[in-house]
Amino acid sequence: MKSTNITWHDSKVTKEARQKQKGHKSPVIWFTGLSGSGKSTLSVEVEKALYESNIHSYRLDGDNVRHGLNKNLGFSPEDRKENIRRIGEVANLMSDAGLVTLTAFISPYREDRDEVRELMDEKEFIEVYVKCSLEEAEKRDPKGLYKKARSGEISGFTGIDAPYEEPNAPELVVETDQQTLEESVASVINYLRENDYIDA
Ligand SMILES: Nc1ncnc2c1ncn2[C@@H]1O[C@H](COP(=O)(O)OS(=O)(=O)O)[C@@H](OP(=O)(O)O)[C@H]1O
Ligand SMILES: Nc1ncnc2c1ncn2[C@@H]1O[C@H](COP(=O)(O)OP(=O)(O)O)[C@@H](O)[C@H]1O
Repeated sequence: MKSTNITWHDSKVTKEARQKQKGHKSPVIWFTGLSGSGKSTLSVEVEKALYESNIHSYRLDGDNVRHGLNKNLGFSPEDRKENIRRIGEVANLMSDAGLVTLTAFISPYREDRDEVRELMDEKEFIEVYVKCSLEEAEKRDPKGLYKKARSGEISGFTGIDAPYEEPNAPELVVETDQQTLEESVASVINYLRENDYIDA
């Protein structure tokens, strides 16, 4: 921590008051999984479904955030750690502001994800493991990146020559190589309903 002589100022409007005003809770839904597992596709559809139910939500996506806030970061383990730390802080602010916040980052290291969990209020961090075999993700290869990684054009690619650490106890697992997109979306929305984050 480099900053010193700083003081926290409380707001008169609490997170609970914001949630009450909006009529729903404001968890962070943290999608994690391999490139090509379906994080972006799924989070876009969940965001749309929430919007159509008048639930205020916002999505933070790896590729998008790396165009702006995190454009000075690459894919070394240190940079990925800093990427996830910043996103965790931003997601926590959005959650505090009363938004259902969806994040779609590979977030390959368990320790980095757990640090974000620690930032949040209990029950406000929903880790969703977007589970998909490497074989299927590589077959999909939506951006042609696995091909580049296999040919050596990209190094340090998750799943090929960089690690992905599966969550030990995620709140939810969606198996996108076993389910349709519609089924995966429904399982996220049902989780939110069954656990009283949004109205049934
Ligand atoms: N070396 C390497 N490894 C993994 N991914 C790579 C790499 N280089 C570029 N890309 C592209 O960057 C997207 C992943 O960014 P993230 O911010 O989600 O990564 S991380 O959480 O910091 O690991 C990832 O997006 P998704 O495919 O949507 O996961 C890729 O498009
Ligand atoms: N159940 C599913 N959930 C999400 N995506 C799926 C599913 N089944 C197939 N797909 C396809 O898999 C690909 C996932 O790509 P993308 O969402 O960019 O992954 P990621 O963001 O994890 O890199 C898309 O082409 C999507 O249509």
